[in-house]
Amino acid sequence: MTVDDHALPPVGVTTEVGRLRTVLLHRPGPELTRLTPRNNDRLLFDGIPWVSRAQEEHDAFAEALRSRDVEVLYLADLLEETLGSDEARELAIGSAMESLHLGESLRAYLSAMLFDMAPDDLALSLCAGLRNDEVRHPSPGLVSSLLADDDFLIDPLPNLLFTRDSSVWVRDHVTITSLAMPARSRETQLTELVYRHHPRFAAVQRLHGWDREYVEGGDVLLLAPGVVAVGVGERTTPAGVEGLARQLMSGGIATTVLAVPITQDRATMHLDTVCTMVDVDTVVMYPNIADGLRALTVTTESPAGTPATELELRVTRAEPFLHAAAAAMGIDELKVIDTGLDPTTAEREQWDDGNNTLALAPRLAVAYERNTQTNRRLEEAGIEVVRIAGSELGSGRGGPRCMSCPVLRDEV
Ligand SMILES: NC(=O)NCCC[C@H](N)C(=O)O
Repeated sequence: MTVDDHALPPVGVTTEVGRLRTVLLHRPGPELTRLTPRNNDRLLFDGIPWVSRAQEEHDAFAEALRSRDVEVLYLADLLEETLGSDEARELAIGSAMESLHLGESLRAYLSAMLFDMAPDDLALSLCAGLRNDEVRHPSPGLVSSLLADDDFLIDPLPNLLFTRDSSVWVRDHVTITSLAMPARSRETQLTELVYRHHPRFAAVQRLHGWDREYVEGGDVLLLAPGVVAVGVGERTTPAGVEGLARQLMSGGIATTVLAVPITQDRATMHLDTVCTMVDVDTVVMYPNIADGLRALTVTTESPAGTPATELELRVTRAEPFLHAAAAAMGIDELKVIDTGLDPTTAEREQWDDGNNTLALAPRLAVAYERNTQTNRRLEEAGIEVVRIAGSELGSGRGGPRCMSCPVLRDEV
């Protein structure tokens, strides 16, 4: 198939706050019904969500975006369309079948079974997983006889909901991230498949990849055109930030990368759990860490176009994040909205993703309604807050920013 690049919808993101035009979401589906009290920790959920209510909350989130002229793409639709291609289907099945739990006979049987599925059913099995008792093997072999009925042959992916983490657009390139937790590592095989094989993205250049050093999208903040902050902690590793910095600079996509160490902790798993942008020069930040956050500034003198592995990187000593960020952005000051909350309230609302806002435009952001005090402070600071319900969605520990991957934003 030849693709006329000019006919493809535009893509590209240079900042966190340019008017949002197109966003990639994942409506929570049957993969959430797989969560039980026995597996929720391993699958990175802090509770067992009420699935239909989570879907209602998510539909309201999507509607809040659409009503503000944002085009909403759904990952499941893109995946299903992608799986119409035999090449994509083979790759998808091949990577899902790599699990060492399967053994040769079961792997061969399952591969054939998946290959015969219609694209929608295959997409469903890849996202919601497949249990041993859901496979009607005419003569079960050794492995399926020994596994329990409710053992997964393909693990479910309940964290697909958090599309922020599995790909990041930087200018007109898409970064395929590499997710650190075993429960999520297969997600980026699917996003890579979509970006590689879906006609909508045929002209897009990809960076990084699911099998490279760990980098998660929730750690990546586009502070200003060419200036990218990357959290380093529980998920993104030091090698991950170096790898990403090299590719961004080699491609001339960024000139400065700030590596921002964050506490290796569930509550602060990504940089965007403690800091998000709500205006071109303003962030909302978890007050308990605002003063302590530091950054190393990474630049290069090597010209763009130098192969990523050959770039000479220059790295400063760690300094306060707000200073380093303002300097890199070329502004006098990166303002922090002081939520002014007492440490206990701040801790409670941070846990419930109060700092995880999604900017729809400068000074217009989506936030969970439950964080009443943080939202009130945002409004007092002049930020218009679009409130959404998240009592069920939040059980996966992610807010509006985590649940959205901007594909197109206006420049500011
Ligand atoms: N950017 C984000 O902070 N994403 C939230 C991810 C939550 C998910 N349950 C996880 O632990 O990876």
